[in-house]
Amino acid sequence: MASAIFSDCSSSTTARVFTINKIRTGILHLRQSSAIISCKPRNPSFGVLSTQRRSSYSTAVAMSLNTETSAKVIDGKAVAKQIKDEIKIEVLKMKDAIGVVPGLAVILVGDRKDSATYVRNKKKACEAVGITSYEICLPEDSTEEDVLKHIADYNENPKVHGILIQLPLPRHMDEARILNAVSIDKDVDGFHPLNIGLLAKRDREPFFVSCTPKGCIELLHRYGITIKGKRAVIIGRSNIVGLPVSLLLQREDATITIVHSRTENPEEIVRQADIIVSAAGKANMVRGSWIKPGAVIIDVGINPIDDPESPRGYRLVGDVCYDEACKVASAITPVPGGVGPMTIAMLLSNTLDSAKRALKFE
Ligand SMILES: Nc1nc2c(c(=O)[nH]1)N[C@@H](CN(C=O)c1ccc(C(=O)N[C@@H](CCC(=O)O)C(=O)O)cc1)CN2
Repeated sequence: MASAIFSDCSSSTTARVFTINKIRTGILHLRQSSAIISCKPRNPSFGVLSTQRRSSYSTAVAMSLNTETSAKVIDGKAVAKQIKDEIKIEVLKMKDAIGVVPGLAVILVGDRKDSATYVRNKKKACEAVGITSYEICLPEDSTEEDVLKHIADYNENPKVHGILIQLPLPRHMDEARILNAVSIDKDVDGFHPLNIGLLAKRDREPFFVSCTPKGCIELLHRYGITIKGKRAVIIGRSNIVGLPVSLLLQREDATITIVHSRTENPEEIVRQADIIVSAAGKANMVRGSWIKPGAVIIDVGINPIDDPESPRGYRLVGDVCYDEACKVASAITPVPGGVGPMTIAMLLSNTLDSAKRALKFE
C-alpha cells in the first residue's frame, strides 16, 4: 500500500497556505505557489518543477486564485446511477417484448479481496437492472486450461451475451492468451486485440469499447464538455485505460499526447492540456502546478493511501492532487465517486448492447 508521506497532498503545506491566501492579496500569491512547488511528488521520474517554469506557474495560480476559481465536480456516481436507471428501463422493454434478458458471465481467478469486491459489485449492479449474472470463481492455482474451458462454455451459451475475466489474473497465467479466447462479440470489456484494433482504425467500429475509457468520454459528454479541437493529454499508456482512452479522444477530434513514465518534463506537457486524463496509478502525482487554469480533469487513478483515522486503515485518492487541482481546473472528477462507478455502468451498457445485437432487438 502506498505511503502517505508525500502522496497525501491535502495534508501538505499547500492546503494551509491556500487558506491563508484567501484573506490576503497580491504578492502572497507568489509565495503560495512556491510553497506548492516545494511539495514534491514521490515519483522522481515525474518532474519537479524547474526554476524557469516557476514564474509562469505563479502567475497562472495567482490568476486562478484571484478569481476564487473552484472547479465544477463531475459526479460520476450520479451519472452512473442515471445510466443504470436508463438501462433498467431498456431491459424491461426487452423482457416484455421478447421474454429474454441480457446475461453477463464473470470469471474470477484467485483470492484478491479487491477483485472479489469488484465482482460482487458487478453482480449486484446486474441484479439491480435486471441483467442475469453468471459467475465462476476459480482457485489461485488453477491452470490456463481451466479458465479457457469456462470461456469456451460461455462463448457457446446463448443466454450469455457478455463475458468478463476479472483482472489482474494470477501471475502464472498468460493474460493475452486468456483474453484472446473470449468471443469478440461477447467481449464486453473490449480487451480483445481485435476490438482494440478496430477502435484504432478510422473507418471501423469495434464491437465494444472498454468500460473505463468509455466512462471517461461519457462523463465529458454528459457534462457538455467540448472535446473537438481540444488538446488532450493522457497520462499512462496501459492497454486497459491509457491506450483506448487516447484512441477515443482522437475519434472525438481532440489532439492527443500520451505522457508516460519515460516522458521528459511531463508537467510541461500536461500544462498545455485542455483535457487531462490521468491513469498513472500514482497517488497525488499531478499537482496544481501541472494544470493549465480552466483545464478539465478526468482522474482515473484509484490509489489507496494510509489513513489511520479511516476504519479501513486507508483511503482512496486519485492520481491528481484534488485540493490543489480544484482551485485551478474548471471541472474535475473526484476519487472516489468519479470514473470508478462509471466502469460498472458502462459494463451494463455494453452487455445490453450485446444482447440487443445478438437478439436483433432494437
Ligand atoms: N476485467 C476487468 N478487470 C478490471 C477492470 C475492468 O474494467 N475489467 N477495472 C478495474 C477494477 N474495477 C472493475 O473491475 C473497478 C474498480 C473501481 C470501481 C469503483 O467504483 N471504485 C469506487 C471506489 C470503491 C471503493 O470505495 O473501494 C470509486 O472510484 O468511486 C469499479 C470497478 C481492475 N480490473
